[in-house]
Amino acid sequence: MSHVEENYSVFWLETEKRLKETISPTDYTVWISRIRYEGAAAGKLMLSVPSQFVYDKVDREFRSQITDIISDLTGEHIKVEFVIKKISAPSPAAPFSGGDDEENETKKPHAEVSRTEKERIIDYEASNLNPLYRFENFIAGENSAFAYSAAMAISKNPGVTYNPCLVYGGVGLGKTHLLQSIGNYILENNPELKVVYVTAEMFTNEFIQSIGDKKTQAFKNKYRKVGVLLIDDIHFLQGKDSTQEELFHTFNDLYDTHKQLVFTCDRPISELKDLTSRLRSRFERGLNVDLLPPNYETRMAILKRKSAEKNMSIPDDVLDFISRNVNTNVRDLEASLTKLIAYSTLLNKEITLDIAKEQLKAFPAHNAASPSLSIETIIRVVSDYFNVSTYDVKGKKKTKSLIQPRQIAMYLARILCEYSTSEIGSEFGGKDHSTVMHAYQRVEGMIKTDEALNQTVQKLIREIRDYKKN
Ligand SMILES: Nc1ncnc2c1ncn2[C@@H]1O[C@H](COP(=O)(O)OP(=O)(O)OP(=O)(O)O)[C@@H](O)[C@H]1O
Repeated sequence: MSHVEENYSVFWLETEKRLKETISPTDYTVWISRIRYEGAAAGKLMLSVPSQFVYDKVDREFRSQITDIISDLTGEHIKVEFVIKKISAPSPAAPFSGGDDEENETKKPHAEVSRTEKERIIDYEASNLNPLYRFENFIAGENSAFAYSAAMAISKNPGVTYNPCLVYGGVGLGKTHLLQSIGNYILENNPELKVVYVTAEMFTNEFIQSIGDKKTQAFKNKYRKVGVLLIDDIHFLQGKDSTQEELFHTFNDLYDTHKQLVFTCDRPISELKDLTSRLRSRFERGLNVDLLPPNYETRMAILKRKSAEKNMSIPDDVLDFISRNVNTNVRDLEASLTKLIAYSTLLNKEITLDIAKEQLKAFPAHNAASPSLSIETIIRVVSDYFNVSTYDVKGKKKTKSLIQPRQIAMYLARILCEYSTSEIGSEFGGKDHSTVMHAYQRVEGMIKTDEALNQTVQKLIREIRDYKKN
């Protein structure tokens, strides 16, 4: 690559980042993340998209934004050119590192299957899948082990094991990544199955369009004839009665014929509003699994892997700093890393702890992590929820009605704030390290077996995060 090309690839990285900050996460995932940097010549940036379908959308809606950003960054007027490049599936022999040994074993035989490169060209256009979302690059920690295993089981036996399946969790925790990994796995291992991925928003828009065009039958045929239907962000359907009605019938048709259905949602179904009870009961019928925020160890593992994927060697103290301070979600972790890498590449500087502290100072997720989320907030939200006083939650009374809220509050302080157990103890009326540890272990153990308690804890996490925003 020439010097100019190297600079443009960095500018493209920065352009992606700015787009990510201005457009919706769905638009970013579905359209922008599928664009690849191809090269550059003076005044010209060459990008590729995987299909005509993506080309049309990107050309229509994002070209001028991309041109403006890249021109702004380079200080010259840059012409942006797109080429359509069908993506071939990555080699099935690609190393697996999702943290599941059994999967390592089961993937090996695929490496021996002799399929030509041409045969492995998969029509991603029809499926709407982004081939980059794969089990191989999903890091499964304690927070996502259950969802990951369920997704893997579904992929190996679509329509058989867990049908339907709903994956729910807060923003940026990997719902889309996991959902699309299922699709990509099935596409590559069961090419005879027609896989379709859509966001609930795309499904709704397409349905509305089909009414306007008097093509509802074609719409029904399209969705009722798939082998695997993956619908992302079903919370979008709240209040959209006709789309819910249509999905209800699609669901029944597919379910009755043992076609796999997987959905994602940003909260448990029980917390959705304006959803017809019959659709609600369909979603709740199968397996519902949650994705939780990653803990410190998983955040470190994710950062290590993501920096290795970007061929960057980042000192452990910097990764530790990010992991401790960005505890919101994986998207924010990635964004922190991208910012540091862009800074270091553009200015040709080593990434040090001081640089990380300086650069991430103004980063919203960084600020949201510890200083603005106080233990006091957690105690207040938990007290309100259980209808007890904050004084009693912090206090020493051993009544049954107070022990559980107190232990839950300590548990939440530990997972959400990154304070040491001694610091947490002192906020709870001077309790010691071992009391906090005991509370943490107790709640952690109980939520694994008591689903109702688990739901309560998840609800409290959402309320605490929302409390911060207000
Ligand atoms: N466990 C993980 N391992 C590796 N990457 C992850 C993991 N979880 C999330 N990511 C990455 O974080 C980013 C955000 O993930 P994703 O879009 O799947 O989140 P989401 O839960 O669907 O968010 P939203 O609710 O906002 O749509 C993506 O780039 C994804 O690849």
